[in-house]
Amino acid sequence: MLVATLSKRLLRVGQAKRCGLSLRSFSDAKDKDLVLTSIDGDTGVATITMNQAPVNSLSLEMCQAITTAIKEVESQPEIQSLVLASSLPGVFCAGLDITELHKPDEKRLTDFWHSFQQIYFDLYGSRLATIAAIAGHAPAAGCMLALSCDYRIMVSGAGSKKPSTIGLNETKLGIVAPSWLGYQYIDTIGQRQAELGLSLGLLHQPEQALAIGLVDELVPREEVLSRAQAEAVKWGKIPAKARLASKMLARKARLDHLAATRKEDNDFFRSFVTNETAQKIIDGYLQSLSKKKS
Ligand SMILES: CCCCCCCCCC/C=C/CC(=O)SCCNC(=O)CCNC(=O)[C@H](O)C(C)(C)COP(=O)(O)OP(=O)(O)OC[C@H]1O[C@@H](n2cnc3c(N)ncnc32)[C@H](O)[C@@H]1OP(=O)(O)O
Repeated sequence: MLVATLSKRLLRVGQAKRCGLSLRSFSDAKDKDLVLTSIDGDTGVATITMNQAPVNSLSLEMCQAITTAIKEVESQPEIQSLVLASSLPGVFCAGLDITELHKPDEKRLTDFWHSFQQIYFDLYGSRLATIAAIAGHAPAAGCMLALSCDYRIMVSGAGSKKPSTIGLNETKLGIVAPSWLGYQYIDTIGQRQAELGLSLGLLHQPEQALAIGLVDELVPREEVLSRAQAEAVKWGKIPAKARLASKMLARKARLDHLAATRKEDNDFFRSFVTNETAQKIIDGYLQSLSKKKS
């Protein structure tokens, strides 16, 4: 049902094949699926919708599901553009699943960080034009998903009592964003704004995010997805090789650097998270999240 609301003419597998599109999992997805993938048969735009209630937090399985979905879409040579969206009202993605960091099993923690790095490779380095449809909160690694796209459309905060926010808030929690995420921030909003944002752990309301260039457009909530899909059509019409080469001008060195230091980055993350002080911070943060509710 959910998928049917995503776009006017979504294809099932058989229909897609007749149109030369052979994506396997879209539209047949059950609501339990962590991500839903669909293709608009009229425009050829793919939409990957994160669907992990309550907040689309990035668990190991969620990271893997996102990567699988991106790879499935990329394997269709006819598809040039992709929208990344959320099925949850009010939340794009709450960032890393903090429970993955709490009293972790070392093997799973290693796999978890590897899968998070993999999203960076797959989304930031995608051959597709990627548009983020940010109709809700996007803190920390949620912001990273948006930063990894080529264009960001966010829900406007105008008239909202509790506007959505976006940014890298790690320092506020007493933890530190990985350097490759920090550089994505610097590359997008510039050194000064990134220094302020990272140091103070700022979460920006939409109008502020637009002012500093963290997002590219604000639209009313009900228009976020359709506007993102329309933007994806525009990007999909740019000659693909030239578009990808231009994207890589800005991103290749960053991607190559993480590829070369991937294991070190994972080792560092693991020793950081398993440290006693970090575990106290993570424990306290988890408690504060559930207290907020009660
Ligand atoms: C000193 C050294 C330290 C070293 C540590 C090293 C670590 C390195 C890693 C660095 C990288 C970090 C990147 C990250 O992404 S960290 C995660 C940051 N994310 C957040 O801070 C977001 C937290 N969530 C929220 O602010 C809100 O949930 C929301 C997104 C604004 C939505 O608010 P809403 O009111 O709709 O929802 P609730 O807050 O009521 O949440 C509903 C339930 O979901 C649970 N929840 C929320 N966020 C997370 C999460 N990120 N991980 C796991 N679970 C989450 C929340 O507890 C509620 O659960 P409950 O229903 O069971 O109570």
